[in-house]
Amino acid sequence: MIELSGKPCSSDALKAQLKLWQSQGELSALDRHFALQMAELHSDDSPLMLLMCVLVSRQLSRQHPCLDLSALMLGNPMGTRQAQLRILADYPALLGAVANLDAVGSPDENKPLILEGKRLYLKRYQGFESRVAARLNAMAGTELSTHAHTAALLEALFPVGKEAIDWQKIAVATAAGKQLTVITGGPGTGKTTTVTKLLLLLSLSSSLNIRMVAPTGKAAARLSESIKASKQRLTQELNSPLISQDAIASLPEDASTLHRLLGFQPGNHKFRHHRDNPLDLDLLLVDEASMVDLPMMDRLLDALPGHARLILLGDQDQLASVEAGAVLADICEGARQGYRYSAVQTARIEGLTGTKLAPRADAPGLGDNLCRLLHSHRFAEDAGIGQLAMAVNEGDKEKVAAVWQKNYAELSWIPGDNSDGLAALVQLAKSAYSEYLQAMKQQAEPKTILQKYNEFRVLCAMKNGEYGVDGINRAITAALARAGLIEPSQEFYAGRPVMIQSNDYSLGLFNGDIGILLPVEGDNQRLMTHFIQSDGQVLKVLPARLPGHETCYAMTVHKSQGSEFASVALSLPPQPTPSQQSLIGRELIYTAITRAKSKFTCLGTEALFEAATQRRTERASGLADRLWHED
Ligand SMILES: Nc1ncnc2c1ncn2[C@@H]1O[C@H](COP(=O)(O)OP(=O)(O)OP(=O)(O)O)[C@@H](O)[C@H]1O
Repeated sequence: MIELSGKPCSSDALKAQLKLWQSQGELSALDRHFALQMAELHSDDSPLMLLMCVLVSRQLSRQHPCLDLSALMLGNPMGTRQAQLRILADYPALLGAVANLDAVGSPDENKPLILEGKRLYLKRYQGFESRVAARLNAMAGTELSTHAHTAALLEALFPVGKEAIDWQKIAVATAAGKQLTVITGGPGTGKTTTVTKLLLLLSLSSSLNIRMVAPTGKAAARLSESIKASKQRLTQELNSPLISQDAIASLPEDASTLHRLLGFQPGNHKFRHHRDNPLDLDLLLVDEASMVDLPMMDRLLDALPGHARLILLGDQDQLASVEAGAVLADICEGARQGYRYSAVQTARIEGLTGTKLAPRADAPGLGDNLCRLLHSHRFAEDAGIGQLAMAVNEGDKEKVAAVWQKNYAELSWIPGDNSDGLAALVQLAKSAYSEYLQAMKQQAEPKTILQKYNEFRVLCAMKNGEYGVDGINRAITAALARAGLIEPSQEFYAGRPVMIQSNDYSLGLFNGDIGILLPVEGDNQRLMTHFIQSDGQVLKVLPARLPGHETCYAMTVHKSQGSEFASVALSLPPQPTPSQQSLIGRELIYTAITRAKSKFTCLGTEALFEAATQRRTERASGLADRLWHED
């Protein structure tokens, strides 16, 4: 059934070819060894067995929880530059042959590989996906009773708005009676404002143990800040006898990381909370839900007590999680074209808000639980960053080009066709970072220095190479040294920003936390690394005690999720390799643009920018089907 270079493929020939592909960088050592081990374990080293194992493992390293056999290129299933390998069968025959492999079983069998419909999974991942789907479906269908005065409270929470349809109000009305609510929207669309009002409405009807989390420490700190700001605004804006100032004040504002909530035990990589020791809470709010991967969502749902409400907040258009799955995007998949409320739900919304919506679904899937906020209150409708983000998100290249042509002051383009572009980016970074370094020289407060540093960031599409994090960090370090702003002759020097790369629970430092090495007051020779924590306090850590870390003048777009900067400069490589190019898609560009509050600069080529906006990252996953099409 498998042919290699025009001849029937033997096991030995395929093993030799896998080795060759590994040496050529077409295949990782992990994928090859996984296949060889599985073959040995099942005493089956047939070419089909080896190939399926290699492909499923490679899918996982590319963040796809499964392999969709119907989408496999039979003429070049490995997708190598030269199509040496071919599957000589049509899709139904392939499906039958895969189902017959000893290592492959159906979901209720105890086999390492599971074939479910057209999808081949590692058993673990099929388990994650089916459990997540089952729990979300069950929660989605669970109605909860609402406060007798919900309509009046909604009226008080949303004094007549300017918008024809107030989607924030509809979101709160929708969520009021549901165990599961998903609120998505781009930056500044009012997700936090909406959820604060929702929490207020719910806590007015019963006393709830509310917990708030985000996937990273940085995102948790931002959530905390946003909720605080939102509470403050409500205190000033709301003026109704139905809502007391005390009720607003008593809303929680502390947020933690998901790992911390679940009680991650670093020693044994287990979590303290699970089905047999569930979390003690009545309502869980998860912000930046697009960053939550499939295994984590499974753990979270497993630890959630049966009665608890779950609210997921996020931006479905952002980059998906660093690990397998695209849970939020899959949850939102069925409502990409707009809301999908059933007749029951539109009637309920009308009863609570007076807004009449046309029902759009007979079998709504998760439609009745989804709320999408579209109007950005942060970016003026006609401002450049918002326009560019929207055009990129729509994948509309004419619109993207038109936005650039309008020459908005907020948007700058540095042509990346020659080395002048890179030099211009480094120059921009040098002048932006000189602000915090000057403040350090003037012995400003550490908090002020950190705030100034956080005004600007270079974001890179990738980690390696001249245009990646490593190269740009080196170039900026050299430029700042030449300008006399830093003295990087030693590893630890005053002014060096660092990003933490692993969690250290004893120090309270988490993967992605960013700090700066600063001289200790009164002793210029001693350095401490300063971090701003979620409560606004500054944490000081001896440089020698830092867990794994790297310099952070530039960081990847992936790592920037959950953060915002006044000004962002994005670096795209001028000549990406095909595999690099496949990683630079619409979500990456959109995420980078939406990290910027008032200025976005892009170093790149128009061809790459355009190609990237055309490419939507699809993750092979059965979750959307399970949530939207299955019973
Ligand atoms: N309905 C509204 N009318 C006017 N301003 C609003 C409205 N909703 C939110 N805002 C303002 O828009 C800004 C962003 O709101 P909010 O923080 O709730 O959005 P968000 O979607 O959570 O943003 P982020 O993407 O930063 O998390 C805030 O300054 C808020 O006051």
